[in-house]
Amino acid sequence: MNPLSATAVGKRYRTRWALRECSFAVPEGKVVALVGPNGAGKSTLLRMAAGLVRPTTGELRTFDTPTDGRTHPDVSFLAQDRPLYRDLTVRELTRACAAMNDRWSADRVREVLGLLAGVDRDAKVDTLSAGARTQVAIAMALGRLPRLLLLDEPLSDLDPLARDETLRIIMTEVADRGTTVVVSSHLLSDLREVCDHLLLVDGGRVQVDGDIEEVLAEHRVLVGPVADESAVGGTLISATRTGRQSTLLLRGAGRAPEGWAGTEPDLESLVMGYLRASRERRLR
Ligand SMILES: Nc1ncnc2c1ncn2[C@@H]1O[C@H](COP(=O)(O)OP(=O)(O)OP(=O)(O)O)[C@@H](O)[C@H]1O
Repeated sequence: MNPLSATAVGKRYRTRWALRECSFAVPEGKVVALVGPNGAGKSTLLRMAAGLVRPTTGELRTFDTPTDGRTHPDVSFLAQDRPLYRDLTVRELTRACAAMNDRWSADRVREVLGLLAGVDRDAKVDTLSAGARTQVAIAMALGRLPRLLLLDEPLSDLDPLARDETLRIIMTEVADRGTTVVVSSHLLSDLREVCDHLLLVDGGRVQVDGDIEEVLAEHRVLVGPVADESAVGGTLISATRTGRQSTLLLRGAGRAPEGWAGTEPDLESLVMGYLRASRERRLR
């Protein structure tokens, strides 16, 4: 059973489609990097998965149940605006969350908060730094003992140390409990450390969906002479040409032809290649 799957999902706000014809299935126990440029539809997708927004077309299922405007009991969602009761102390907030959730593990919250250096449990949420608030929100999300954790930009307001701390907590959660995680972020180098599956959305559509190692192995970056691209095989995703040199991102290219140097892309150059191609299509 897939923790999250989408069949031809679309979401329209007034006259504008935020997402169209999105189909994918998130494998169980994986950490999924949800990436795409600003306005690609990442938050919309996560909010739909959390049951906060209904699809306009198609169907989104969590643990084989249509989301249908309700949060599945096995799903925890950390929204981009980190909604928390700001007048409460962290300790009081923990008690309030315990009272609001049928399934709750105070031990798990204590354990996670104990791993976070910057969080004083007697401080009011309002007085915490944005980064510490994010970490508290993650601890609360884990208190529900989710089987699917949806994180919208969890790393954006964290300093490098806090990012590292938070990524470790996510990795431990996956290793200890087998939780499936979908995490949206623009910080591709951080994502590479923890994610094993890539979901790339752009222009409201899913552009890439697959195991990161397999996706990277399917692609090649070829660098060679602008004058002779005819010998290059595979599907061209994007190209940058400077003077006499071409840098091509290709899918299924095979061996580099004579005069060309071929390497496997890293996650950052792969995502950049797809986003560049998509932007050029839109500008045409
Ligand atoms: N409540 C809303 N009403 C109208 N339009 C919306 C609403 N929420 C999102 N949109 C539009 O839907 C599109 C997708 O937005 P969304 O926030 O899902 O993108 P995103 O990929 O999360 O962007 P970012 O990386 O900037 O957070 C954008 O064009 C946005 O303006």
